[in-house]
Amino acid sequence: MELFPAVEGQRQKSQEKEEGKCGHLGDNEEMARVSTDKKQVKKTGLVVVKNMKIVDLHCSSEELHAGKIALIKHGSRLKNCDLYFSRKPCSACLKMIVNAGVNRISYWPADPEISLLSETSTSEDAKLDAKAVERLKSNSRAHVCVLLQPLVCCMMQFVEETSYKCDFIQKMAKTFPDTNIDFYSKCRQERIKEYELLFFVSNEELHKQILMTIGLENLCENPYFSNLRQNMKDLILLLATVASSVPICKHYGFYCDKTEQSNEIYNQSLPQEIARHCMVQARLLAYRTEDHKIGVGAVIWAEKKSQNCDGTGMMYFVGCGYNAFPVGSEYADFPNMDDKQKDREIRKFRYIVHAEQNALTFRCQEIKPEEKSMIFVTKCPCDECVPLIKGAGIKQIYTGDIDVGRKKADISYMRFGELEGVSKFTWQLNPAGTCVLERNEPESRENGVVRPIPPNEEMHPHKKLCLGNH
Ligand SMILES: Nc1ccn([C@@H]2O[C@H](COP(=O)(O)OP(=O)(O)OP(=O)(O)O)[C@@H](O)[C@H]2O)c(=O)n1
Repeated sequence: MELFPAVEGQRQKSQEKEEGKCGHLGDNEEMARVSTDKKQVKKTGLVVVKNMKIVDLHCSSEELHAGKIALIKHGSRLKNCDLYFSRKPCSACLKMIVNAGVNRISYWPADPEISLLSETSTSEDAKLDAKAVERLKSNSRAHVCVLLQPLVCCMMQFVEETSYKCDFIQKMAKTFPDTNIDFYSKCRQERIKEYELLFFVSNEELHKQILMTIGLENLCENPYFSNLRQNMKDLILLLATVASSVPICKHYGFYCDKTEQSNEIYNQSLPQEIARHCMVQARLLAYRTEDHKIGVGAVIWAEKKSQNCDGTGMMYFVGCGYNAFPVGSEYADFPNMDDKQKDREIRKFRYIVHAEQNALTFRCQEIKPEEKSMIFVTKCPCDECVPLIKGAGIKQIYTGDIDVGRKKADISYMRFGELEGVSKFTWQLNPAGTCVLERNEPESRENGVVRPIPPNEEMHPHKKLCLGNH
């Protein structure tokens, strides 16, 4: 998966394509993409995992591939790590990460980092690189593989239901009770198109050729080939579905409430697209929950004062977590009932560790007081977590506010509203109005670096919304 939306150009291209071709690019379209893509750096995302814990998220920059960035950042600490790439890494990356002693390298079986979907003049080099990768692979201790399994039964249905019912969609439905715009479905169609363009090779022959060249000839025969493509499509659909739970809508986003503070705080806020992207990461994590009823995910990022070598711009990953019982506990070790259960002893709340608490506990970077650190959490922080977030020195919270003010016996959401000293950006209608939002999305930016333009009085804060235009 691309980790940051530096793919804006590609998305625009996908949006420009005609409606009604959802999910399936024709051959001409694919060839057009191939030729327009020829000069672009292939964006690649990378997840670094150690002892089953995510320790970093990287993506390629203009100058460096994701694998090289990981090497620069972690050096020999990559030893025994598992690496998950959104494209098969090139030989230059592979030789270094193999040399660092990584344990396993998994990759997405479409176009590799040195693109094979390019013109003949460069494809000779791409083929040579693919051969070198195979040679490195066969001579290395690391296990290099495609990790792509069929989704478990009913997973898609579950993800669809929970995405559709999630707080962000519910909040929009409450805001616009009289409209029959289905934000979720509209956004989902757009995300499917976008992700198929990014992650899929729609032309079967081209895909087969790529698989042959990158050493996956075993997967070129049916039924393996059709199974592989189906698994890829299912996963793309799943990702698009989760992403649609935080829809891209011009008039909706993560904003601070108090208008008197908004100029100052607004200047500090992330561009909406980046905030949404981080929230989708948190939404994905929520599916790992051990709570039978509700999954919550949290991701912490921070911003350095200067540019990173990473494609994430100034932002770097600090930690992530989801709600679960204490590490090492077995199924049914702890009670898991909710507050509807009369007997308080068998309620889950005293045992389950919250998403924010796990993100803070298992973070892999310190939270530095001089840097802007931010937490993205899919459910409003409860009274137990609010002081922890503040105490840890986190400067910004991005979340939903559907639970704010809820008071239950064993979990309450009263303190978030009163929290001071931490900027709160909740999922809501842009309080400043349409014009501001249009300016809030800069035309070009490099991952989190360019600031949105702050609102000012000259704009028309009460301009009527144009709901169809999102
Ligand atoms: N910021 C938060 C808020 C809650 N949780 C987790 O969310 C679950 C509790 O959710 P809540 O909706 O408050 O309680 P339920 O009883 O599950 O649901 P409800 O009362 O809404 O029916 C717990 O696992 C808790 O750890 C969390 O991880 N982080």
